[in-house]
Amino acid sequence: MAGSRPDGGRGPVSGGGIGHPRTGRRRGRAVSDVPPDALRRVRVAVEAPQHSGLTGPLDYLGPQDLTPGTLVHVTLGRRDVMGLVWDDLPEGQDVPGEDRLPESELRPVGEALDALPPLSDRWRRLLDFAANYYQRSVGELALAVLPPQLRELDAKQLQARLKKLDKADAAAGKAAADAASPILPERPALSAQQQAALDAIDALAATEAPQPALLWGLTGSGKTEIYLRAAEAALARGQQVLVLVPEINLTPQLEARFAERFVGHSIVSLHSALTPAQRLRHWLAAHLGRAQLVLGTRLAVFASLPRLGLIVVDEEHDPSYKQQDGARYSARDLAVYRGHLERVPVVLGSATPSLESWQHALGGRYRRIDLTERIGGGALPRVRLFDMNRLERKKGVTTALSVPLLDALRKRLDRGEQSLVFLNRRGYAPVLHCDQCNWKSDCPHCSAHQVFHREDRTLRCHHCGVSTRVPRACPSCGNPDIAPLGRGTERLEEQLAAALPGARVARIDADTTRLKGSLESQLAAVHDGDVDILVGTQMVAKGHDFRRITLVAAVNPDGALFSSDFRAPERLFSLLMQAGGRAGRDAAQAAASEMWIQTWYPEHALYQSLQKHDYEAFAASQLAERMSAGLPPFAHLALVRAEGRSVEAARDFLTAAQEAAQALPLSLGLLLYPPVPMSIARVADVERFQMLIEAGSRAQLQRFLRAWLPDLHVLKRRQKGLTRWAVDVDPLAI
Ligand SMILES: Nc1ncnc2c1ncn2[C@@H]1O[C@H](COP(=O)(O)OP(=O)(O)OP(=O)(O)O)[C@@H](O)[C@H]1O
Ligand SMILES: [Zn+2]
Repeated sequence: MAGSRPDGGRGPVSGGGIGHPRTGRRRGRAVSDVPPDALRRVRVAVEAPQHSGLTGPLDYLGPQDLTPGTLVHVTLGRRDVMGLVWDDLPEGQDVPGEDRLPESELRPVGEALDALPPLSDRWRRLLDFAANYYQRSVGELALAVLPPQLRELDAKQLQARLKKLDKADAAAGKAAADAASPILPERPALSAQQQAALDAIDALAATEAPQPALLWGLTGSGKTEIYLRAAEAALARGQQVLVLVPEINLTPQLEARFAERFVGHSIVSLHSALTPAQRLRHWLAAHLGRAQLVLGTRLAVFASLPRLGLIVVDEEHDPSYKQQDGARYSARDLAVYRGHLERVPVVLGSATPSLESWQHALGGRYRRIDLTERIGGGALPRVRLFDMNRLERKKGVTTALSVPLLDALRKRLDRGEQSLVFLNRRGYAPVLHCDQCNWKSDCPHCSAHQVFHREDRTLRCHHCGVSTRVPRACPSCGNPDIAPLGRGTERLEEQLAAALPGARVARIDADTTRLKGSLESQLAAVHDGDVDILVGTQMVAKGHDFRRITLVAAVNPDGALFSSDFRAPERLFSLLMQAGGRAGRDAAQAAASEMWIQTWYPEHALYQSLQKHDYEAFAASQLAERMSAGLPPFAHLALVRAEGRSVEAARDFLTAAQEAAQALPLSLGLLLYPPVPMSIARVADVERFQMLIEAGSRAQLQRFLRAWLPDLHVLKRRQKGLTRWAVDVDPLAI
């Protein structure tokens, strides 16, 4: 791994000039206690942000017996930072392009937190891979994925934490309960298909180097039951299980299902909504091998699990698995790599797999396991494509609530069944408009409209967050009749309540669930039957096991059909399949359940495949398009994004970057697209540009990026007004 210095030079690398060795300011083992001849050169991965241009671990002096994977305090420049002892370079090998400082000039490491067992060799290989692949410094990534509290502790505080944890565990009598491993007997008998799926996973687990499995199962086909059984088998082997879910709000219910099944086992969750103290506690439980099951969002893919035996990635196609800032890693892809490293099975579950995974399954790299029947034999909802062209055209906005849809909703009301009305846009209306002077509620800081929120009478920008009061009259011409254009969930809720008096209408979206615990209580109301019609965004379309919904209506899904983002159709298809999957989950009602799609393009191939629940046909047509357009999974992409205080700063940086790229022999055979503004070009007064790079192979792209990135660090310093730049390998949206 090449590294250049924080100041961009290519000279010797160390944590800085010679400083005074730390004296026993902290009470752990300090280097000053060690006789000088017992010291040796150690490499330490330190927390340095990518813009410092630092990619590899730095050299320090440390005790002979300092094991890789140990946390140590070190000095970087003038700061005291946490570092992680990394592996020595193989004998005789140097960091490419670097002369290493002589030992006499190295700084000693500070206190080691050696009460903590070192992070394993395999964990470090995962981090090496991830840092390399996503073009970040290994220190930045390794420290960023540890619990924030851990980075702040000194050795003494850590020891206190560990002792507290021991006590708590002893008090809970966990050790004893674990030994007994009482798995509740009341598991449902598996269907024949589920049994076959489980057998296939068991067979993979028994191989030397298990192939990743793609569990392709309809909504409601009992995928979660497979995860539970496969986890049970791993626990019986004495191993730990890692289960990834795409969104925090899906963790409570999954946790509940695991807790119910694995009574007496130790289950922890890892996600960003935990308090720092909880996060440290859960992380330690995993790292110390005490937690048997770890459930979490994307960051949990980096959990330290000494006895890892199985990785499950639920809804593997979900975009939330991709981190959208800092190191832009894909937790799904890293899970697959981790499975390969640790030689454990990885189960990727989805009703609508990502086209990348699907293509791997077609090509035989992944083992495909199918669940083609819903539990209880229920049918999938009948998909009705309602042609909006049939409606009489009236002046103004067409209503989302067509008469036939209202009839369908009324029918459910009369039968005491529930409906879900799905609209992926929150707020009352996406824009306010004056039809006299054509004023629109544009955000002053972004190239986007401010959304009208009626409840608190604000105009809010969903990009920069700025919020202003709704003006009484048009700010530009004084016309008092400014009107909302289009609709969001808030307006839909209001219109539904007006059109269906007596119906209990509820709404769930990011606005109604801001308070902690509110999502849970709102979902409980739906489960308890206190709601007749649920209005919601994608938040309610995913994962939930609603039992009484028989109608799911998507009132305005067309937007994504003509998006410039090549993944938009894939996302729309899976969202609609998942939303539809919320209906008829109770086999007794399945026959009467329906998915209602209001569209101006009923003949569109996407809707035609959806109507037949034909993911395979949809995937085949998309893959054919991707192949002919040279897009993933048939090509490999990286994006360089630049943000500047002016259009010129962002654009000129990328133009210079492109010239530097063209000068590199490694760019031969790559496609370097010219810089273009991002689809929302300005956010919070920052101008954003991007440049796309396309390669035929991953290896080729990786080699090129490694050679090119040092140039970008140099250009960044030359470009006035450039605030940030970042590279995104395998970007989700372009
Ligand atoms: N073998 C079985 N016998 C009886 N009920 C089962 C069985 N397997 C699963 N179930 C139940 O069927 C319902 C649907 O299963 P599950 O939630 O696992 O499906 P899924 O494929 O994960 O669904 P989705 O992808 O839509 O979230 C659940 O209520 C679950 O408890
Ligand atoms: Zn804004």
